Amino acid sequence: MKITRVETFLVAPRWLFCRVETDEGIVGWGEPVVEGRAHTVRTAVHELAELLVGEDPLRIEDHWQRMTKGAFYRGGPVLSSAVAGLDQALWDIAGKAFDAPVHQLLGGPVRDRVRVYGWVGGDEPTEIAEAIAAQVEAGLTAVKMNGSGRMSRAGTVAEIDGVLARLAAAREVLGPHRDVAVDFHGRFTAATARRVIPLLADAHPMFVEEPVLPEHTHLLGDLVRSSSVPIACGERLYSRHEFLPALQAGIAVAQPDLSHAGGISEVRRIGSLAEVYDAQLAPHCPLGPIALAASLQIAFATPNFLIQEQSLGIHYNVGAELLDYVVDREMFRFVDGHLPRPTRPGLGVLVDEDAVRRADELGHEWRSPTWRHDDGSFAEW
Ligand SMILES: O=C(O)[C@H](O)[C@@H](O)[C@@H](O)[C@H](O)CO
Repeated sequence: MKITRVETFLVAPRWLFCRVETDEGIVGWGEPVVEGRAHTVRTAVHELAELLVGEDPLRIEDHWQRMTKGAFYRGGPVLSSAVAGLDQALWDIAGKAFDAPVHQLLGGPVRDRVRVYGWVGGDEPTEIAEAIAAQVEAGLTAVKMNGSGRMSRAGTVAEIDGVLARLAAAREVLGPHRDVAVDFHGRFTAATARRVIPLLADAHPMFVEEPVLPEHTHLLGDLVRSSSVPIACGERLYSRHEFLPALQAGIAVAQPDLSHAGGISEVRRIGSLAEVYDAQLAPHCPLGPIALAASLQIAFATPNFLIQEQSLGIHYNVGAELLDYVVDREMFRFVDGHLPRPTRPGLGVLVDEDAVRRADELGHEWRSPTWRHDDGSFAEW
């Protein structure tokens, strides 16, 4: 079998899909994207496609090696995400060629269903009780929310009280049998994180995510030691090498994104590395259906898996939703807060190709917002 063509599709709300075609009629789909840099990643995918066209798609690891290392310079979000989407597509092709779901090729299922969480509250969370109640109504047993909106790096008493009140309100709606995770997007300093995170312990968050920025991984150890709250990070780490210091620092939850961290091939390895540090894997996925399908394949094959993020109803999905691009929506229907095991070959997702091609004609120009502090300086979003 030979790869004959690689196409990309820029689709709303902010995603990029790729389609890898072979001379035997088998087609693989992937989702190579960095949110806000989709056009840049698209260019990278087409540059990498030069390495793939004419080659046997089943030599996945060899392609991964060439794509990540072949141009001498390596790593970073753009290249790692371009590789990630192509890697997903190659695994999709392999599964279809061997008539097996990808998790079967990875050693077979280690669980029967996968627990998922949904987002509540958006960028500037205020009233979250109603949104949580709606997610519970939709059958979810766990939610994630931003701990705060825009806030000062040092955190005023009012801002910190706001975080505590929001989490307490969430816990009240969820009760003791459901979970809440709190995301901080590295909005405050490590010193503020050391003050704030121990205060969250009483509400028992499932984990606190990105309490500091990814460039401050070296400060995570102090943070881990400063409280009993499980610390999570990883959506902005792109390889097992970048996860190593975070794991050594003692994070409880590793969150590689299947569309950023080198795809199925690398996230599989990050999961194994996390196991060495007794950390659990919670793949990041505020993205589309192909990224979620790839995440599920990992979730079903990974013993130290914790929970899966998914984007249905997320505040970013304006103008299009995950289900708009799939033929079989049942694959993503929650039952008691879980998703069932996909049994179709490959990634298991049936992409609605006509819908994807139509969406690409419109494209999108999604960009991250720019926030500023009161004095006009740049603020982390
Ligand atoms: O955990 C999450 O889903 C993320 O923090 C998510 O909100 C961001 O990564 C966003 O996708 C950036 O554009």
